[in-house]
Amino acid sequence: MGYDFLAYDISEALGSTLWNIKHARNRHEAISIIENDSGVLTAIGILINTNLQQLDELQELIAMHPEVTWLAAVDSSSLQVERIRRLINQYFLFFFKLPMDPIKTTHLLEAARDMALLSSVSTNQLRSEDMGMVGSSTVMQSLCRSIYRIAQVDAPVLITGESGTGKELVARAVHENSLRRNEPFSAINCGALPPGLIQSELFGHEKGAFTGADQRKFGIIESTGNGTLFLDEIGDLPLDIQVNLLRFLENHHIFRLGSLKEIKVDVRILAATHVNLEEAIKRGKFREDLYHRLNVLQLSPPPLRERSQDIEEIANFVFNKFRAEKATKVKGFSHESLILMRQHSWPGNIRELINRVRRAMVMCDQRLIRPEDLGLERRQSSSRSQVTLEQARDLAEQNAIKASLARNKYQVQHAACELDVSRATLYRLIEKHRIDRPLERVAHIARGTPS
Ligand SMILES: Nc1ncnc2c1ncn2[C@@H]1O[C@H](COP(=O)(O)OP(=O)(O)OP(=O)(O)O)[C@@H](O)[C@H]1O
Repeated sequence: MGYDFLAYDISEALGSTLWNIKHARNRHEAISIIENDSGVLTAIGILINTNLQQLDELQELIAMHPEVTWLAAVDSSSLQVERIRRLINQYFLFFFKLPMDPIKTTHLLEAARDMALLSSVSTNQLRSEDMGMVGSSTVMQSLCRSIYRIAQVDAPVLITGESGTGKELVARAVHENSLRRNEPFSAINCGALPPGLIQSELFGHEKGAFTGADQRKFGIIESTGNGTLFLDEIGDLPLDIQVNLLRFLENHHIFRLGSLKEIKVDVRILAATHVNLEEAIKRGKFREDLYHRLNVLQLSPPPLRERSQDIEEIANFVFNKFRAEKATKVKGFSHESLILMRQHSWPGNIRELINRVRRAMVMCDQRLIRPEDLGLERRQSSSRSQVTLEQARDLAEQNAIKASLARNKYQVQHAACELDVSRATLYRLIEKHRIDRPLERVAHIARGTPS
């Protein structure tokens, strides 16, 4: 699934791999391979002693085939050439310096192939409910598109986000939309396991491997078989287990504790964390090589406060779900509750919303749920000190945008100019603050077309 262009044999560098490597000695051969072999997703352009004409030809070839993900291989002297540096910046996903390091090259090639697969997947018809998730905000739609694309490939995924934002739900959605959907989905919380047991829980053990191991045990990696394994709170994994996990991700086999027998396993790993792994690397708590191996693809469910448009939809979803489980005379939320829910900062995200709605349905003795049933207090006008600086900034931002839009007759471009922000930023802020617009504008913005 790759070929090199101009004078360098990459098969030697890659050794015995599963890559189907084709060589093109010139532009003509390169075009013929790309156009006649529909499997070409990744190509390596070799840039050594490349003359201007060859660079022009390469640039033209790349421009003609945007479906191919391009990598560059360069020697140090070529990297000094301004034109080559510009070409790499503009057209190549990344580059490696010659001579190629086989392990690094294989990782980069895998990542490039996955990127090419992702961009070839059509996601036009996707809806969040197809993913088992509620929320129709722009950020949720974009998250669902990413989930769908990422589900089509096999690389590890790192899911980051605050607690309660739905990281496990995202992992399940990746599994359910993948070819592995009929295989097991397993989840394990690395932070909840006693350190002495993690090795055996993940990799299994043989009878007699340690005191108390009176029979063989399959670890969760092995028992997940060809399915998907979700490693929650990966940042809590002890360093020695991180080494074993990295080894598994590199060569797809494991050893049960107390055995030297290699067991081949084809499980896809999804990992989640709410801690900053880059910080953990700096503190020596997380291995950098494992981080790069896991971080090939990323998904980040946003905090609820950044998609306040979804709050009412999720609250109603939760309300209807509980109502179906238990009869209640409560009919829904009061207008004031909805307003306060939108203003609340939701530090516990969707989990907090679910708990507050559940509690309110038990506590409420009226037809409609009031703010006090949800444990959300009305803000007294006298208690100004209760408004946080962030809320005050938000309000000022919202008022400035509303005023500018009104002054500019909802011409987003003009308002953006007046407010000295880009149009994309203004669209994001309009979305964030749920600023009402005339109906035709709403449709316009939802399509993301310029005003
Ligand atoms: N978009 C959504 N629509 C409906 N329910 C959701 C959505 N996202 C999350 N939830 C629900 O919110 C709760 C918390 O989600 P989840 O456990 O996936 O969060 P998390 O980010 O993994 O949390 P933690 O970091 O604490 O493990 C679950 O009950 C989940 O079903």
